[in-house]
Amino acid sequence: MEKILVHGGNKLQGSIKAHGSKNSILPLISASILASRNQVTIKNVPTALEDVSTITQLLKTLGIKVNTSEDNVTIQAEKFDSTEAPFELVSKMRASVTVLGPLLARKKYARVPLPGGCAIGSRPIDQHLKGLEALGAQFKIGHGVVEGFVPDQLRGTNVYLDIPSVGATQNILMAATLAKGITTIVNAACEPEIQDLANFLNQMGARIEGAGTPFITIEGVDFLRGIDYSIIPDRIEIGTYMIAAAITRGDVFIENAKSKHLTSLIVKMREMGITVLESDNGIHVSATDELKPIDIKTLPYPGFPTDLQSPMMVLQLAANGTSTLTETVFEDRFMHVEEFRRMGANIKINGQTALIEGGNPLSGTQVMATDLRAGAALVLAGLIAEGTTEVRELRHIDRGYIDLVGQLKSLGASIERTDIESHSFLQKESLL
Ligand SMILES: CC(=O)N[C@H]1[C@@H](OP(=O)(O)OP(=O)(O)OC[C@H]2O[C@@H](n3ccc(=O)[nH]c3=O)[C@H](O)[C@@H]2O)O[C@H](CO)[C@@H](O)[C@@H]1O
Ligand SMILES: C=C(OP(=O)(O)O)C(=O)O
Repeated sequence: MEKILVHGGNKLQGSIKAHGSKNSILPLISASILASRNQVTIKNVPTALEDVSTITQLLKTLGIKVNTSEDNVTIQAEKFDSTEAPFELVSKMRASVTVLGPLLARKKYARVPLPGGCAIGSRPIDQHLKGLEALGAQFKIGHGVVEGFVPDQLRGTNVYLDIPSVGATQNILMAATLAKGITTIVNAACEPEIQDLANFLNQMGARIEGAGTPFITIEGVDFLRGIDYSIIPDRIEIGTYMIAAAITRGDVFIENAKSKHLTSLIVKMREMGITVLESDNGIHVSATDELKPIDIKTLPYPGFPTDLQSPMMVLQLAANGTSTLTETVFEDRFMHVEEFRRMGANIKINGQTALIEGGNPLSGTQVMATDLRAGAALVLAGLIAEGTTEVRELRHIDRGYIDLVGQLKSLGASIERTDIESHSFLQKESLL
C-alpha cells in the first residue's frame, strides 16, 4: 500500500502533455466488440491507467484478442465466444456496463453484473435498459446480474432519455449501429466523449448524425469493420492541472489540451481573475493576483463537469471570500468535504450546495481519497497547505491519472509517492 506526501508552498511552472481521455477510451474499447471484420487500432491511449487495464482484461475474458503496447491498443473481435462479463472486473468500474449494448448487437445475448465505479451516488442503469428494450432487447435482473436477450433482432426506434446519461447514450448508440432501421436518441448526452465515440463508429462504417447535440440519429448497418483511430485528450485530467497551476499562482502550459472541451472551466477561471490563454496546441494558465470567489453549478455538458467539482472546490478555497458549489449530477458527491475539513477548510453543506469560505490557510494532515477526482483534489489541496499532506487510498487516483506525482513534480511540486510503512507522517510533523 502506498501514499502520496505533498509538501505545500511551491508554485507550479513549466509544461506537461495531456494524455488520451479515460472516459473516451473505455467505451471505444467496448465499441470495438462491434467490429466483425478487420482489427481495431486505437492510438493515444492512456494504457497505464487501471481502468484501461480493467476493460482490456474484460474483453480478453470474452475471448477477444487485445494487445497493448506503449499508447496503442489493438483489438481483434472478428470471432469470440463468451458473452459473460465477470463480476471481479465489472465491479471495479462503471464503464464496464458499456459492453452490454455491443454484446447484444453482436451476439444477441449478454450477462453483465451491475457495474461499480466511484461511490458518488446510487447510479442506476434504468435508462440504459429502457433504451435497449425499446430496440428489442429483453432483460432479467437478479442476484446483482443483468441478463439480456434479443429474441428476434434489434430494430431502430425513438428513444427518449429521462436524463441525458452519458453511459446510456453510449450503450444505445452502439447497439443501434447494427439495428435494422433508424434509431433516434432524444435528450442524448452531448459530452465530447459521445462525439468521439460517434466519430469512431462512423469511421468503422456506422451512420450516425447529430452526436454532440441532444438529438442523435443512427441508421443501422449490416456490419462494422476495424479501423485506426486516435482518441481525444482527457479534459478532466487537463482541468485538474489547470486548477493546480492556478491555486499555486503558477504558470503552466498543457500541451495537446483542447480548449473547446473546457469552455465552462475556462470562463469560470477567467471570472476569478486567472489568465487562461487558448491556442491550437494547448492551454496556458497563469495566476498572480488574489482570486475572486465564484458560484458554480455542475451540469451535463456543456455545463460545468461534475468530475471537476472536487478540484474546483480547492480553487474556491484558494479564493478570497465566499463561493458556492452546487452538485446537480450526482446526489452524493461531497465525500471529500470531510477530508478538506480535516485540513482546516471552512465548508458548510446545505443540501446539494457547498458554501466555501476561501482565503484561510489549509494545514497538511492525513487524508483519504474517497473517489477518483476527490483523490486528485486532496493532492491539489496539499500543494497549497502549510506543512505536509499525506493522501491515502491511491487506488482511486490510479484509475484515472497517469503518474500524477511525476507530472506535478516535473512542474516543481514537492511531492513523492512512497510505501505506507515508510516514515510516519505524525513523527515527521511532530504533531503528537
Ligand atoms: C466512465 C465515464 O464516462 N464516467 C462518466 C460518466 O458516468 P456515467 O455514464 O455513469 O454518468 P451518467 O451520465 O449516466 O449519470 C448522470 C446521472 O444520471 C443518473 N442515471 C444514469 C443512468 C441511468 O440509467 N439512470 C440514472 O438515473 C446517474 O445516477 C447520475 O445521477 O458521466 C458522468 C457524468 O458526466 C461522469 O461523472 C463520469 O466520469
Ligand atoms: C466518476 C468517474 O468515473 P466512473 O464513472 O468510472 O466512476 C470519473 O472519471 O470521475
